[in-house]
Amino acid sequence: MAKSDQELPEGFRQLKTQVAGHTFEESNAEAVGLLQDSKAGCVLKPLGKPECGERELRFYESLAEAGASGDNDLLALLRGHVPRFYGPLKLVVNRRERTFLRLEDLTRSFAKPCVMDVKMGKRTWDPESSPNKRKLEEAKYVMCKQKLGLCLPGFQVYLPKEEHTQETTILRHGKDYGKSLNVEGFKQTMALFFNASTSDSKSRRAGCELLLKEVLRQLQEILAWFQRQRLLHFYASSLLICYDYSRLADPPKSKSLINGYHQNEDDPASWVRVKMIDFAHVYPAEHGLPDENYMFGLQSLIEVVQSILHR
Ligand SMILES: Nc1ncnc2c1ncn2[C@@H]1O[C@H](COP(=O)(O)OP(=O)(O)OP(=O)(O)O)[C@@H](O)[C@H]1O
Ligand SMILES: O=P(O)(O)O[C@@H]1[C@H](O)[C@H](O)[C@@H](OP(=O)(O)O)[C@H](OP(=O)(O)O)[C@H]1O
Repeated sequence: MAKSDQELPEGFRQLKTQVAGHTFEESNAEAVGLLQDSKAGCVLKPLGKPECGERELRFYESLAEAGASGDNDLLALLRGHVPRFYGPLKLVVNRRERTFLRLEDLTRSFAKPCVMDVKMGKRTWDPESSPNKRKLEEAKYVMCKQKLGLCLPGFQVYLPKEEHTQETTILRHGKDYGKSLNVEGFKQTMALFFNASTSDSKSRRAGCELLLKEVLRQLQEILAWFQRQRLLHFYASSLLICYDYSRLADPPKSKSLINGYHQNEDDPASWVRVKMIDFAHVYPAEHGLPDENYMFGLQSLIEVVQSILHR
């Protein structure tokens, strides 16, 4: 079955900006990727393997409960760092009913969405992993994962076609590219993703600086949450970094109406979003300890972004 021949329910389409994770496959109707409901501004993530899917659903439901009851400040605060959750939804895809998580689309309203999935931590296997799964995980992305506590399963970025032009080209790379990177290659790829070397015009340079500062601000907020919390450990979880390329060279001045809300377009948070995703392997913190594994990766990501800003 060609990728374009998937039988999808009306009103839904494959998420074009999906850069990593489980996807639709040509020869396997069972393999399902993320869908997009662009009218509602949300994406639909299929529940993964039974234990992973249920864990992720429970995670989002526990955040929703914490938000509603106000009983747990830390969980309520975490909601600000993950996509909004609109509940589960059953849909028939390729003639099979499946459960999806309805999540805020982090690329909604972006004209030229740049998206990078960064998987966090040196350790990407959870406490219940078999020795075989552990071995498989330890053999992947070795060059950056062990040094930086980061790896790069995929990204897409808009780049200017030539210097001094409005025309763009899109570059996409998946996990094979990520697995080939060493630390230097990872840093160069991050600079490329932020259009740090292609920002020739004055306004694009200013836009790039704004972008890097906003990414750092959001990363620091996530780090501040991790420094306080002793509740959860996140294995094989990612940060999704998204920005709208069209705003790099063209920072707007006015307020606009997006999904019924007035949004101040001068606020870089309207075109730069850094959120935690993929909670298939979230576990209660062992011995009430902080999540050093995630924080190590987050600190090195902050250092990499800082080095791009200050070079
Ligand atoms: N809320 C979201 N908004 C926009 N895009 C998203 C969102 N959540 C996920 N994506 C896209 O889907 C991709 C895969 O997401 P995710 O990591 O949650 O899936 P997965 O199949 O569980 O991945 P893995 O195989 O690593 O376990 C991300 O890299 C991103 O491109
Ligand atoms: O980075 P790669 O090489 O794509 O490896 C995948 C990655 O580790 C995913 O996190 C994992 O899904 P889970 O998080 O759901 O375990 C998947 O397992 P799977 O192939 O068993 O689904 C692996 O294949």
